[in-house]
Amino acid sequence: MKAAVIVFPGSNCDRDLAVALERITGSAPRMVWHGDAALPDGLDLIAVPGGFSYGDYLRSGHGGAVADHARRARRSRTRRRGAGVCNGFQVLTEAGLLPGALMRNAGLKFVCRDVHLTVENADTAFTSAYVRGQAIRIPVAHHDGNYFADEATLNRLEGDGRVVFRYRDNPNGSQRDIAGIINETGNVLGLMPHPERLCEPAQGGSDGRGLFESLLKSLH
Ligand SMILES: NC(=O)CC[C@H](N)C(=O)O
Repeated sequence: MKAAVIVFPGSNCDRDLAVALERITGSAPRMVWHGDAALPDGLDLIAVPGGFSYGDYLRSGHGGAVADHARRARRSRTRRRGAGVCNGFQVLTEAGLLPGALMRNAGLKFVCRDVHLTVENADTAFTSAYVRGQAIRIPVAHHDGNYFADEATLNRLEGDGRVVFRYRDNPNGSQRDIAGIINETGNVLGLMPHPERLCEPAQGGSDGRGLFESLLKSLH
């Protein structure tokens, strides 16, 4: 798999994402500084890591969303896949690649702990290694993870099977317990929890592996 991880000033999960991608898919991703002239050709995946792009000033993810590569990815009409984790999800919503917004956590506190999720749709490029209804444990670490969208958007997401992961123990007040969604064409995923942080026993669990295994499967 040919993947690129886009790095912004303030990204702090870029290396974790790269290590997970390399160990699970067998190929090291290209680390692409957001301002570099061009994205490599023939990418299968553009991954947007967690962190505090541009210090989370203005709104979380906004700085990353207006940076060069997000704009270029938005214009691109290729079938390549995009995945944003945590701040990456915030960047994708701010860039208009995914609907809704990530607001301040309902408890107004940074939440850093493992949460339990249900895999709501296992028929996507990002989840086929899981089973529908499967319970998985994945860590969260954010202060702006409270997913918000208007009722019509939420109903559309639910109706189209685009709510891919749902919290069993909602840590942030997200509407309808939404933890992860895909876009209309199913090639862009955003999720708040960090699957790259729980991919092997040394990290305390491996429930995050399925996401990377699914991506690899989706390319064959
Ligand atoms: N771990 C992260 O990506 C943090 C996300 C984001 N900057 C927040 O705190 O909401």
